[in-house]
Amino acid sequence: MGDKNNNINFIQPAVYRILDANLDRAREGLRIIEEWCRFGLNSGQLANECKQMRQELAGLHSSEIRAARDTPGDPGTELTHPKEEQRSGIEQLLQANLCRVEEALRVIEEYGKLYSTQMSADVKQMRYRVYTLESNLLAYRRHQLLKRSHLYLVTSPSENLFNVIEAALQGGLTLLQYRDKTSDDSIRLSYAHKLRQLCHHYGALFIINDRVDLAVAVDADGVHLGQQDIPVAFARQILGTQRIIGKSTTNPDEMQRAIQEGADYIGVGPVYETPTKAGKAAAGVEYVQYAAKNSPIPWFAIGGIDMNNLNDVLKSGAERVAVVRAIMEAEQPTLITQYFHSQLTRVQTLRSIEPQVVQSHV
Ligand SMILES: Cc1ncc(COP(=O)(O)OP(=O)(O)O)c(N)n1
Ligand SMILES: Cc1ncsc1CCOP(=O)(O)O
Ligand SMILES: [Mg+2]
Repeated sequence: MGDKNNNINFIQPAVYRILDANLDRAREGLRIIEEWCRFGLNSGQLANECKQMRQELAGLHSSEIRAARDTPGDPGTELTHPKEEQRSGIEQLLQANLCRVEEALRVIEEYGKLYSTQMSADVKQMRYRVYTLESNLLAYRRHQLLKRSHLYLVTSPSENLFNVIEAALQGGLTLLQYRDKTSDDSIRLSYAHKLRQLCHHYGALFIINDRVDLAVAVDADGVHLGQQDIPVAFARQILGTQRIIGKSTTNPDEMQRAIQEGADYIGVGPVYETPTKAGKAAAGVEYVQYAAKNSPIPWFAIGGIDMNNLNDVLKSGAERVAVVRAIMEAEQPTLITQYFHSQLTRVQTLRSIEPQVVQSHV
């Protein structure tokens, strides 16, 4: 029973109805999120956290609160917003349900003060747990998507920047790095902002080259750092564990250091000399072979890779590649992206069947 004396005839039934509706709303929203954690992300830990909160809410949903339910007399059952009917993707669906849960908990917290101060305090704590769940969910999704990404497009300045990138995204690209060494920051900021939106619309990750500040400013999924950029540990302090940090490496020592520093992935190259990074010596396919044997984290062969030499890079043990010109300068970026994907999928399939004969069969 509630511990507050209110106008029993009028206020109490209304408060009970509000608590009833919002307890249901929060539990339903959590259930929707839980299903994705369980079946979409295969994360028992995240699914359990949702389940735990649902059960705690069920414990608060007392019979006197339930008894106040009056669905036929609720004018709100007919009210929907057109946006509730559309979800452009899983991202939006999860976001909408997280908001729904957070709002419902806030309502319970406030109206709960008129019913039970303990209930209100418990639900307040739960609201913070949902915020944590939200960031863990996002981080988990980012890292899963990184692991699933085998083609990485690094941009170069282009009059057709957005069209080319959209075409690549339509070809199935899931990882993009915005690399622009010459523009003013105002341009970089505005392009980065648009590119993040475009990538997220297609469910792809968006990484920024060199600049941790820009990554924070546009809420990018991460940053790519070179040997001359700030150390991974500093970037981590700013970006936290939720965001992805990549590091360029050209030799085994740099690779080991990047791994120790806590990079989420590494660039391995330049495999071949390339005008995109003029003057930088090639590390060669030997370094790709070394990475194939020694890198415990995702790594992308980069530098001079195109459709003609892709097979050699794959034969050297690569399963992930990063390219600039091969797609940025392609006449048909969608087709080239699809071609890269088909080859990368082919080697993954072969290696999953017979890992030990990897290099001779590609
Ligand atoms: C995936 C990937 N690998 C390597 C690089 C090169 O980074 P860096 O050495 O910092 O050189 P710039 O790209 O900044 O010129 C990269 N960008 N991406
Ligand atoms: C950014 C970078 N880092 C190492 S090689 C490289 C450029 C790769 O460009 P391309 O794919 O056009 O050779
Ligand atoms: Mg750099």
